[in-house]
Amino acid sequence: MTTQLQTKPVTIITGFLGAGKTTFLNELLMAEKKGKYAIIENEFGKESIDGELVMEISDNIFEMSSGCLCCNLNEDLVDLLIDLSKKSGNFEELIIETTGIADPSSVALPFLIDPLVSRYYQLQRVICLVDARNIAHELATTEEARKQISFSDVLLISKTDLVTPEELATLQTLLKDINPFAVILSGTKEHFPHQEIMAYTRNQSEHYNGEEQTKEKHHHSLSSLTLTFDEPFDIPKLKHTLMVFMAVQSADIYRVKGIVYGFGETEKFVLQSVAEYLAIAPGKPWEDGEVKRSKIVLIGKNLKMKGFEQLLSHALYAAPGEGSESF
Ligand SMILES: Nc1nc2c(ncn2[C@@H]2O[C@H](COP(=O)(O)OP(=O)(O)OP(=O)(O)O)[C@@H](O)[C@H]2O)c(=O)[nH]1
Repeated sequence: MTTQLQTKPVTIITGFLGAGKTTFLNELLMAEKKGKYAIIENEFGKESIDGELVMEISDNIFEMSSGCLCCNLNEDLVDLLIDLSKKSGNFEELIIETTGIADPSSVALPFLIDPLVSRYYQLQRVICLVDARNIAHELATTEEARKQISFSDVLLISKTDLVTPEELATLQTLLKDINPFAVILSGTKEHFPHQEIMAYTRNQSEHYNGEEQTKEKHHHSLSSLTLTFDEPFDIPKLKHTLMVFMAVQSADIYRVKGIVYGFGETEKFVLQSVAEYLAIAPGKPWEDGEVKRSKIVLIGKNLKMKGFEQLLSHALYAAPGEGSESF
């Protein structure tokens, strides 16, 4: 008899320097039963006393210093994940807290492309802590904060005690424009909505905050394009089109996410990009009477709406004999 290997759910916590990542994590650990989570913390700039890259600071809590998980420590992260999988009976879920300047897509990548890692783990959610008081300045002056917001599934606005309700509402609109697929929640260190956050799973979610129309939004050099299509896509063709595109232009794309209506399919397809990697997987079935429509959001630099509309239109389903092009 073969035993089915259970993958461990993984949560990545990101957010700019000082946004409240550790505070959120500590609150979560206090609210949950001891031993539920294994934790990997990446502290940038903190020297490890004995030069070790990975230190187990207490049971199942690991600290990786002397670098950043999204760059030079990425291979060490994979080694640690494999080591941890051997102790998989000791914990139920894994949480990774990144540094404040990390690109979370690089931290997420091993979970999606490394066959050994994805055998043991499944990336469930990426949470971004957003500092209510400082984020406007960080967005204006850094690239990292935007990448973190663009890539995350849940945006948790922290430090709401330090802003007015009007400032909070303005920030919520700004975040919705940057990443319309993210769930936006808010709280303070005393009241973070832990349960709601930890119940969210990125591959099942169809949450969409933006407008229904094809739209283009700009925030400095970053733009977010929302494209909607009523006609069904040819799923293999869409995958191919986007994969070729990502291979060429992934440096300017922070995130692609979509709910796709595929020709002849009874399920919605969920589209996710991570760095230059792209996944399209079936999600929940279309409900009876639900309007079948695709929504694809692209977030990145120098994106041109017209170009994307044309590019994606080529992947719409065409009946045999229809829409064939001659070169
Ligand atoms: N007023 C207020 N302060 C908060 C809140 N959440 C966190 N803080 C404070 O913000 C500071 C930074 O919090 P951390 O949890 O260390 O932030 P971090 O994102 O882990 O920081 P780095 O790891 O350095 O990037 C600490 O002094 C916290 O007490 C909040 O909701 N309200």
